[in-house]
Amino acid sequence: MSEKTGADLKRENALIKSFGYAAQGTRSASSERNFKVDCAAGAGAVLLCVLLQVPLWGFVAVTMCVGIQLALETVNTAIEAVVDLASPEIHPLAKRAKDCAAGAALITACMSVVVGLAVYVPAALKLFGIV
Ligand SMILES: Nc1ncnc2c1ncn2[C@@H]1O[C@H](COP(=O)(O)OP(=O)(O)OP(=O)(O)O)[C@@H](O)[C@H]1O
Repeated sequence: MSEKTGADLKRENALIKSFGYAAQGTRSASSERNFKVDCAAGAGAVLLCVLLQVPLWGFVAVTMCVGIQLALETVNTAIEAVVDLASPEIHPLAKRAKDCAAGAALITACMSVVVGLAVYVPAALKLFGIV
């Protein structure tokens, strides 16, 4: 087996550090109110999957919606920070950027509601013997 060179170790350290920075970013975004609300809603959605005994595809769909929502809230937080840095004063473009970032999170939240209905309603009907 070949020995690792200094350059290899440096690359590995940089990779490990980049994971650390990403974890710091997630921790920072998680202090936002919307992120906390999404976490609570996501935990409730996954619990409902268990209670309603949804099929595996439903569990995967719900988990993906939760992940996409949390990822978008994190991007939204990043955009807000950049806008505040670039334009601390009121500006129509700053408003546009922040509103669009929030709009993106709203779109995925609406998508999550549709996916939730498609997953939970058939599972509930089946569980309660209605169909
Ligand atoms: N520099 C600015 N110029 C113009 N409008 C702004 C500016 N900053 C914020 N706004 C407006 O105020 C709204 C709220 O901005 P804010 O920075 O409080 O974010 P937020 O949506 O409350 O997010 P959060 O609650 O996650 O902090 C924005 O969506 C935008 O419409």
